[in-house]
Amino acid sequence: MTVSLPLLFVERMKQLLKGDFDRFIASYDEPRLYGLRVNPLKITAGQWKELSPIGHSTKSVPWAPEGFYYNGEDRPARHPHYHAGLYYIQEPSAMAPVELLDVQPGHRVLDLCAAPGGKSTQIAGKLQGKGVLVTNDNARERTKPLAKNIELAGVRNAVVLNEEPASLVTVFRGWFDRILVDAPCSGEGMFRKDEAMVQSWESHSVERCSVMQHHILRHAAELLAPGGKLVYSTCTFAPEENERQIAKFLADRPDFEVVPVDPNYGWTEGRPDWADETEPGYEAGEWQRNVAETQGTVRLWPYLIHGEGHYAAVLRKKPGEAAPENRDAVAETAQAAWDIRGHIITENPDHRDARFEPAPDQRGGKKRRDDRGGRLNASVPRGGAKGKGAFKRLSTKEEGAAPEQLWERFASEQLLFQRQQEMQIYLFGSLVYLQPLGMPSLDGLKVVRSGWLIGGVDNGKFTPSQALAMGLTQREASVSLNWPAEDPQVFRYLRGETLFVEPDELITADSSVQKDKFKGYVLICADGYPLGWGVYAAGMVKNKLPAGWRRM
Ligand SMILES: C[S@@+](CC[C@H](N)C(=O)[O-])C[C@H]1O[C@@H](n2cnc3c(N)ncnc32)[C@H](O)[C@@H]1O
Repeated sequence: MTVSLPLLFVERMKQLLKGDFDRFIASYDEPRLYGLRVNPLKITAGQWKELSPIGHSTKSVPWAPEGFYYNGEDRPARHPHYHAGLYYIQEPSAMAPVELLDVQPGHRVLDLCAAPGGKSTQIAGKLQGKGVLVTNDNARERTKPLAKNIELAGVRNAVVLNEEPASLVTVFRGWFDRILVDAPCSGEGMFRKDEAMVQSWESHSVERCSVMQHHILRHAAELLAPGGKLVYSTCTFAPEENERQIAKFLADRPDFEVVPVDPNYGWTEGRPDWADETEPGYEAGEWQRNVAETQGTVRLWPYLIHGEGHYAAVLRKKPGEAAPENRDAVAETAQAAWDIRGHIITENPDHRDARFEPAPDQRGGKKRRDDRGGRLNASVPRGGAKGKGAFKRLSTKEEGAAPEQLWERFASEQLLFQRQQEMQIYLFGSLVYLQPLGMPSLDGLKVVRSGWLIGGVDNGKFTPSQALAMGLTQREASVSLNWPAEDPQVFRYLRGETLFVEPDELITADSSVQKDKFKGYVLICADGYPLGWGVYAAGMVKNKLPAGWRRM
């Protein structure tokens, strides 16, 4: 066997699986599987298969319409399409929980344990830019890749938080239509994929994880609206973290029920018989009733499917009393803020900020901070159109102009911006966000991203962000450059190099732009999909791709 498994784990699985144990253990000698999920915010699965050099050699993941198996030697994470956010690398069985969550465009969705964001980007694809995704993780360092993956995927309607579930209850009680609890777990399903999980199995003991999961679920229940659905998932086989956890939850929360899942695709039903010993503190008959419900949950086994292993339970909060917070009132309050303050919501000093990965300021090499310690991860606008149709240079500085005016001017002059839903401008220090309308105040929470970070204002200048570039389509930029994904210019751009181009290569959405005189922002694209910003002048493109986004 290539993986050396913990003895205790092997003994326990032998007892549980009995006749199936040999097949289970033999699956550890099979090669690991590789999966990616196409990002429907940017491209359809069919279009991607046509476009990608590896599209023809992939096979569909049966339970995920955008999921594909690929050959390990293909290394899609190194291809420019990855840097354009066309797909996310994800283990195939990890694609199942979001498929079970039944997310519809317009829903309010919480991904409570979200980093590094695989399932959050999948949820965002289901929302199609409509509704709200609140994506949260309590580990601060893990929210950096989380925010980056949300931005890379071009998600416009997400808020990224760094909170304990209990803290979310004060702001979001009963607010969400859908909640995913992809719980921290002992990771037994990851042993074949990642040998480090074998080492950390002891420290992430099953008992320790099951206590954490119990607390997380308890608070998640408070956050869900009546009639809403919650999917609980783990990538482990231990019944204490799966059926037993769900039985305990049902006993504590009689207002919840299991929505049985059809065990298709080689998935199997939950195993109530592995959790039927009555938990101390619970009445035996009641325990048995709740345990029986867990038959409607599902297990994904590596010896029965092409995937590493997962567990998922779909839970519904029974429709009952209205959520404590009136949904219409929230929308009306937000609409009032939009109308009265010209669509502006400004920062509240109580709002705690945990944002921003370090990024070099690209003007003169100095690090620039917003007034609360955040750093602007973006570049500086120098040119643009004046009014619709004309394309003259913007004055580089407008002393006294409000950030929202500078943004709106940038948008009207440099973008042909398609709103997918009403958004409100949210200002935090020098940073400008677009936030889905109807969000409650985030005051008192640790906020990593208050919405779609579109840029920043410093010294009278609006600077578009990398997140803005990634959330646009090529057609939404007034001026762009585009090469086939395998063109050397694309690789130069991704390495952070300056590019030299002919004025004729500029692609303009506005016929009045004089290419030989143009100076200003261009959206750099590969195969028509944005990679980031450049600033063009006289045949030279200054590279504005932030350091953390470059391909090494
Ligand atoms: C299995 S991972 C999530 C993977 C993620 N859903 C994805 O698909 O990329 C579990 C996550 O839970 C987070 N976590 C652990 N305890 C937590 C808590 N009390 N509240 C919120 N998140 C927590 C961990 O930091 C970890 O990132």
